[in-house]
Amino acid sequence: MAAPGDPILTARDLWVSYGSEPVLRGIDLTLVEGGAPVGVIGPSGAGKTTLVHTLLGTVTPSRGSVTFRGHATHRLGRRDKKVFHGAVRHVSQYGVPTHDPRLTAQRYLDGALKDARRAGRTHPTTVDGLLTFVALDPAYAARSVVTMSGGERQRLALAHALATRPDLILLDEPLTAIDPGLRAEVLRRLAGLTADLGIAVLLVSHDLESIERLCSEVHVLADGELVASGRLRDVLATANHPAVVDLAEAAPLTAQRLR
Ligand SMILES: Nc1ncnc2c1ncn2[C@@H]1O[C@H](COP(=O)(O)OP(=O)(O)OP(=O)(O)O)[C@@H](O)[C@H]1O
Repeated sequence: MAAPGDPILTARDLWVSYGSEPVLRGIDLTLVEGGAPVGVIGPSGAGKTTLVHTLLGTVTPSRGSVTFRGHATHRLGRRDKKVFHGAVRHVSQYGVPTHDPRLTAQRYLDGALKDARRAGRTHPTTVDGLLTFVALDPAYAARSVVTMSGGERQRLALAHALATRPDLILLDEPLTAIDPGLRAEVLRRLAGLTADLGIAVLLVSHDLESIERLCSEVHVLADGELVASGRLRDVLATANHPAVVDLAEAAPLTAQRLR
C-alpha cells in the first residue's frame, strides 16, 4: 500500500536521443505520493515534452530508467500497466485528442467517470461539476468536442484527467491557449483540488507565472539538463545559469515579485 511521501515515478540518469544529439541528458527526478506540485520550466526545445513522454513510457530512454512504484515502466505486465494508467494521467498542450464529431463533452467526461468507478477512484463530482471547475459553462456538455476552441479543449482535457482522481497528473503546458486571467483562476482551483485529493502534480511549462502559481518546487531544464532546482524564489535569487537569467528576464514582474 502506497503511503504519502513514497515515490510514484522515479527517473534515474535519464538520457534520450532522437538522432545523434541527446535531447535529455542525465535527468534525475522523483515524484512522490501526495507531494506538493513540482514544476519543470525551460525554454522551447529544452526537452520538456520529451521528459513527460519518457516518464509516461511512450519514449524509450537510451540510458537510465523510469520506475513506477519501484518497477521499471518499460517492463510492466498487462495488469500493472492498467494500474499505471489509472494512477498516472497526462494532459497535453493539445487538449482532447479527437477528430470524432460525435464525441460530446458529456460523453467524454462520462467515460472518465465510468473509468474512475471501475478503478475505485471516484470523488464527489459530476459532469456539470467538472465543467464548472475548469470554468466551462455546463451547457458545454452537449457540445461536440471538435467544435471547441483550443483553450476549451485544453480545459476539457484537464477536467477529464481530474475526473479519474489519479495519484499523479503530468501537465504539459496544459493552459497555454487561455488568457492569463482565466489561466490564473484555473491554476488556483487546481492547486486547491489536487491538495484536497492528494494528487501529485508535475507541471512542465515555459511560463514562469504558471509555475509560480502552482508549484512550490521547480527544476529548470535547459538543453536537456536540469540546471537548477529548489524553491522558485531561491532558484531565481541564486541564478547563475544563463537559462535561469533568461527566464527571469522574460518575466521581469514575476521575477521581481519573487525576489
Ligand atoms: N519525435 C522527434 N524526433 C526528432 N526530434 C524531436 C522529436 N521530438 C522532439 N524532438 C526535438 O527534441 C528537442 C526537444 O523537444 P521537446 O518537444 O521535448 O521540447 P520542449 O521543451 O517541450 O519544447 P516546447 O516548449 O517548444 O514544446 C527539440 O529540439 C525537438 O525538435
